[in-house]
Amino acid sequence: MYSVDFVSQHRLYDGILYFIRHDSAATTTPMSATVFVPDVAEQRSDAPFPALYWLSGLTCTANNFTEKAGAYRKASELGLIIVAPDTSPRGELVANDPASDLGQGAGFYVDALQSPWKAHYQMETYVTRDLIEAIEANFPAAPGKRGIFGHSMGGHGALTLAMNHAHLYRSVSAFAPISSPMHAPWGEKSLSNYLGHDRSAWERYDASVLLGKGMGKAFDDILIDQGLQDPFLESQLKTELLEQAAATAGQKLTVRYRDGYDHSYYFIQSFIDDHIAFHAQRLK
Ligand SMILES: N[C@@H](CCC(=O)N[C@@H](CSC=O)C(=O)NCC(=O)O)C(=O)O
Repeated sequence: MYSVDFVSQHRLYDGILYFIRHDSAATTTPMSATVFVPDVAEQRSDAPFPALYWLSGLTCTANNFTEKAGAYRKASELGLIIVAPDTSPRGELVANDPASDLGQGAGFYVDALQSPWKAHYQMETYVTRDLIEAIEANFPAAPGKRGIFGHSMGGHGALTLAMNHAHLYRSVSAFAPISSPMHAPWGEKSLSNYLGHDRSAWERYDASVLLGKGMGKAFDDILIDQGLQDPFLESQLKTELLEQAAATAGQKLTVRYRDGYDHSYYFIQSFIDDHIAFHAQRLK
């Protein structure tokens, strides 16, 4: 059973925000995360509550979402636990790169196949196995009532992990996701380093490929918010590729383009309540 170290805790919005660290067999490093638990879930530990997993973007730790997204008032109101893990393994012995789109802070939620990355960069297995085990062993989180969402690199992670592990998650949404890492400079750089140059190995980490193959069918709808003044929209995110793939597969995908909004957490905090409500409806 996974134990967690409780680093600190803070009371907010009729709940507790825990900063935790726990060992991961996948990354073979300690991993950090935050967990918000509304009082209603603590009080009803006989009836475990839904948990929503947030995956952050490039350069982030768990703290960006925790401090900037403004998610916890709504989570408390709707009785949802929210878990925000780090974006990569970290440490002096963990491979790194000076660029912001590779290495520590840029794990891309894949299981790396290539050295030097494969020793610790096993983020798919970390998020879908070790993190879930640690949370469900130590918090009143219900197995079978999990949702996943994320931003940018984390939006790509949420979509691909949900579709590749549809038995684990009941709901999925994303803010400004990288729609097709195979057609984005960020994705091409990270996937070639983590997985190698055989692009066929990249397909299982490409949300548009998975959606086009009908792998989103477990989800009645997938919600995407995308800012129209996002500087990465045309070069990296390419939301239209997700829309084309969904149309091909007959998958319901709700994409909301937001005029004037950029790629930042100001955009995320503007629509986070909608995403939490979208998940709560499907997890209750
Ligand atoms: N400087 C980087 C991009 C940095 C950036 O915008 N990071 C985003 C996620 S981008 C996609 O994954 C982010 O969430 N930053 C943290 C924050 O608190 O705003 C570059 O230009 O490559």
